[in-house]
Amino acid sequence: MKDALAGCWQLYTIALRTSRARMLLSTVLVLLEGLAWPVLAVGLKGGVNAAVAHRPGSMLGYGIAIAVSAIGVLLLHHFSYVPYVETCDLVKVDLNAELMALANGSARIEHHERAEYADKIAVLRRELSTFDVGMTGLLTAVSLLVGMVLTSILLVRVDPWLLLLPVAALPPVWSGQRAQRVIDRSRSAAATQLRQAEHLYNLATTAATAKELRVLRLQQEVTRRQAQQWDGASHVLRAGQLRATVVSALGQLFFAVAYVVAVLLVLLQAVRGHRQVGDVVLVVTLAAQINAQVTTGLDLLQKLQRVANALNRLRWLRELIASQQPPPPDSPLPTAIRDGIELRDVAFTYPGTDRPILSEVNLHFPAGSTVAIVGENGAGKTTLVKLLCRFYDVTQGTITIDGTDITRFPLDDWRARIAAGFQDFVRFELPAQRTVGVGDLSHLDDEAAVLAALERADATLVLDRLDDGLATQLGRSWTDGTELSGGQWQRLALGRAMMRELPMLLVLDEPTSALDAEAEHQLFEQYARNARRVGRETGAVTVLVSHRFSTVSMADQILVVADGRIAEAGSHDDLMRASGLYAELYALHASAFE
Ligand SMILES: Nc1ncnc2c1ncn2[C@@H]1O[C@H](COP(=O)(O)OP(=O)(O)OP(=O)(O)O)[C@@H](O)[C@H]1O
Repeated sequence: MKDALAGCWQLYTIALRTSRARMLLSTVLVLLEGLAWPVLAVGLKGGVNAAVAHRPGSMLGYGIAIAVSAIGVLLLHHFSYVPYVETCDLVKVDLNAELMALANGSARIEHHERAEYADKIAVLRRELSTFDVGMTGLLTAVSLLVGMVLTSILLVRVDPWLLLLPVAALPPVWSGQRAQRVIDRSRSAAATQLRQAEHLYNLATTAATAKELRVLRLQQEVTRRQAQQWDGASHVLRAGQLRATVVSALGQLFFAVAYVVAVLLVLLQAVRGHRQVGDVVLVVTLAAQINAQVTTGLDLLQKLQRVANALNRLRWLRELIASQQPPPPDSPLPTAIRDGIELRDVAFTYPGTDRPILSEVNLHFPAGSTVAIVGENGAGKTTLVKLLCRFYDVTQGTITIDGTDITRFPLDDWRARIAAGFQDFVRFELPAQRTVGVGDLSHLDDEAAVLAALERADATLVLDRLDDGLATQLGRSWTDGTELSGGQWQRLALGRAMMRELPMLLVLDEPTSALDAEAEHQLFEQYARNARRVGRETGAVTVLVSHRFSTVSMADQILVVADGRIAEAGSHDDLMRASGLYAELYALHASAFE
């Protein structure tokens, strides 16, 4: 109840902030709506008594009151609806914008990689899309409250015992709340399965997955599993709904008994001549109204509880994002790296897990050098890159630039000096100019800058295939959009990574997996030249993650990561002479291509 009321108030203030005039107009109209029903009941009582006493003059006055209040009962709801529907839309836009801002509000990516967050976001996205239900509930609550107060006053005036009637409405309220908690628990319990069902549904209905699904003949399996997850989730939701219905029906049964007793009481008094006929009409009308009020109230509480839960989730998200804010920086980022980047006794465990992914990492990347990282799948290569980009901070040890801990630099400044190409790059379906240009927003529409970046990424060839050059809309889903091959998309993504001309850290995390070995080799030679040029100006360190040893061997320093540790580090020649793991892997790789 406290939650529902707090949520109610929070929602009202959000709505007022969003559109004060519309919200105030709606509030006035629903207050009048709340008055209309009790006034109608009083009018009916007066009218019936006047009719029984043959007082035509009074009857006319009561008739007018009955007509006006009946019109109010029927129409005010609709009139109040118009401004608050508009407000609902505005509030929804605002809350969705906040959700998007929060999802991107942290410079870290931890929240994107946590199941708890993913579940909460999935529920929130659904709930926010039905937020107008809560807004409707909010205004109905105002009208209901006014109606209930007036109804209680009128009942007390007939017989104080009748005040027990609204009191009898409390058990249904309590049971309604319990029912909502049951539903909410089942919603949380089904969230993971629903998300999986949604994921499988997307797999089965999007173009990107069509080829692989067909070749692997997975269509039926995906459909079967989607149905299985969906059934599982629906079963949990249905069971919750059933339990909730039983709980709330028990409460309503209690009220139904009280209603019958109240009507019988007044009827008995009227039969004995202690009450007028009008009193019976008044009580029957008001009792029916209480019944409607209780039913609406129950429904309302569930809606408001739902709003409160959604707002609680939003608050949880706000707090999570706030907790991820990096410590305030206290040192400006140098304009260039002079000595190098050093990792000292670095260890890292992903938040929410207890298995260390990296331990005892001690490395020095000299300014201007190129570093290649190799190792088996899951060895920890990408994790090392994530730490260098500060998507996460180390659990132990330090990463320093020229001796200063990177956590002391403003995170945004550090990110602005990183040029990165990732394996799971984004296919921005925009005109080609912008697909590349978003790599540096200040040069989004700068054609010369985009062409230079494509040149650095050895990606100008892609433009030859585009009918309108940089103006070509990319992506099949757009009218006249041109679809690219995986390698072409990847080359444009590399061009995007090259938009920043003077990075201090150039990260290439398997960004060339869609290119053939020779193309990757050429590309890396080009990078190495570019890196040396940039390195002379900014001391930039280039970090390359690759499984291709022909590419890796060109790096100044090669790191072999195994079981979360640096098993070997050195130049190609050093490592070959050492005849260790690298030499073994290199020989294996070479023989595979003979
Ligand atoms: N967000 C995460 N939360 C928990 N564990 C994670 C997370 N991301 C990665 N891991 C785990 O960390 C380990 C190292 O993953 P990482 O992506 O660094 O490997 P990798 O060497 O880059 O592998 P690959 O060559 O396959 O890309 C893996 O065991 C992986 O399961």
